[in-house]
Amino acid sequence: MSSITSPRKTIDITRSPSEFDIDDETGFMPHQPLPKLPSKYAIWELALSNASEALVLGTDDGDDAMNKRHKGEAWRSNIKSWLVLDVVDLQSDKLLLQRAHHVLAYLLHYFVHSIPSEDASAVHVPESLAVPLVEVSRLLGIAPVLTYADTVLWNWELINPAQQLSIENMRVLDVFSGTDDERFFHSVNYTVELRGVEALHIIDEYNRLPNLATYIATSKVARDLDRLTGIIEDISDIIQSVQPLCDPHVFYWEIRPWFCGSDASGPDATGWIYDGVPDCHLLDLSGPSGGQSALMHALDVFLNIDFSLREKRLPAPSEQNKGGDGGFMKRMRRYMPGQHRDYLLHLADTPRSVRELARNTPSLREPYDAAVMALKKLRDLHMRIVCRYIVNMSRTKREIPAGCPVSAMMDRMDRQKSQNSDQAAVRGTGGNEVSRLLKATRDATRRAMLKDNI
Ligand code: HEM
Repeated sequence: MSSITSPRKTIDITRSPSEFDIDDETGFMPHQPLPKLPSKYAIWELALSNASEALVLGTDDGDDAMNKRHKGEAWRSNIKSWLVLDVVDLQSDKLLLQRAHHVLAYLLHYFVHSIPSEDASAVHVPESLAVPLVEVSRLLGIAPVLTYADTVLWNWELINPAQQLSIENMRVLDVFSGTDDERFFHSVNYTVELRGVEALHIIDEYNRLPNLATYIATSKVARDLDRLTGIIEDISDIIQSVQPLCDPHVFYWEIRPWFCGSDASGPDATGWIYDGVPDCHLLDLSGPSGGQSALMHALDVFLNIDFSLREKRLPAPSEQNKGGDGGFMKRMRRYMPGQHRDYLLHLADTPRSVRELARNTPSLREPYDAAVMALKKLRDLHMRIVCRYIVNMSRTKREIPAGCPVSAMMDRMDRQKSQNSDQAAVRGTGGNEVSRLLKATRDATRRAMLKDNI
């Protein structure tokens, strides 16, 4: 009997997904919308509810935005004047800590990105935001910045609280741009998360099979791999559905700038300074990314995708993707809630890799390869979307109302900017080069297929 089929080699089944804050029905999302913060923290909640009305992007110099700038000034001054609140009243309740992270991280990005660009010397985040955000993040084991958890996992409410949770009965809570495009963008992500819950069950059931060496077990694994392929294909369709309702131009110019983190312009950019936080240059301050979805990581771990090219697999890496993903996926885990990160470590610890099982069991090779191929196709599709929403849009310019007195000057500046950006790499979360990264993750996925590796 090969070691992979040994009955003793099971994951520690005493640890169920619920121990890692994974819900049976909603997966990595909480079972219910998060509660509002207690009255002691009402100023945080109030500032968030006023933010979208008061604030515009600091890079926006259209007439409407210029007329609103004084409101933004007042909103930011108010935050600077706050006392630094301690978070002791929150620390025993995880849902309140999550809500506090969501509120403070949104306030942080509103604060930083509404500063008029001509004033943008070093960005100082006031103590009243920085200190509690860092403390709450420490308690949750998550980065002290806007993350995928804030924009997706914790960013929804029920339309009718008396009815059950379903996609139709959910809506997005907070959007920076006030556009339906942004709402739709986040709702696509939480639809992916909910569709993925079945995959988490498949993974859990696989790890609980008492003995993989039986015909019954092998048949179940084959069926479940087929189901997994169907789930990954559905996730691709959901990602694809972003296209008609989230306009690429709106996404690139009105939504995405709010998400940028401290290092969005590349590793040499001046980072944000968190006042009152010692050694703040050591904090993880890239913005949110789909790369922080623990669901997507769980699929990768289960199927044994090797992003760091530790294993010798074929086809051999091209010159361009020799460096693998440059540690991106590993880094993105630091932006997940700590318990979800622990779950991924726990999964990776299993001594019964499904890839090894399929390698040693001819009837499982095709179903395994089909699941990997579906994930590779998902990444192909995702790359096309990124190309449409980011790479192509980086060559466009923000529209300026016709007849605006400064439009001629802006046109000139934009022309210069786009000439420069033709030469510069398009950057994503953490200032990484987007195209190179996505090709590396797509090719690493393809390399897991057994058909070329037996
Ligand atoms: C308009 C839609 C989307 C755009 C423009 C977009 C953009 C990007 C970009 C630029 C990256 C590169 C890394 C980074 O900068 O963060 C990325 C990575 C990633 N995105 Fe998306 N994304 C979109 C939708 C989604 C959706 C719906 C998911 C599903 C959860 C997703 C999952 C991922 C994952 C897992 C990565 C890490 C790289 C990889 O696994 O290949 N994205 N995305």
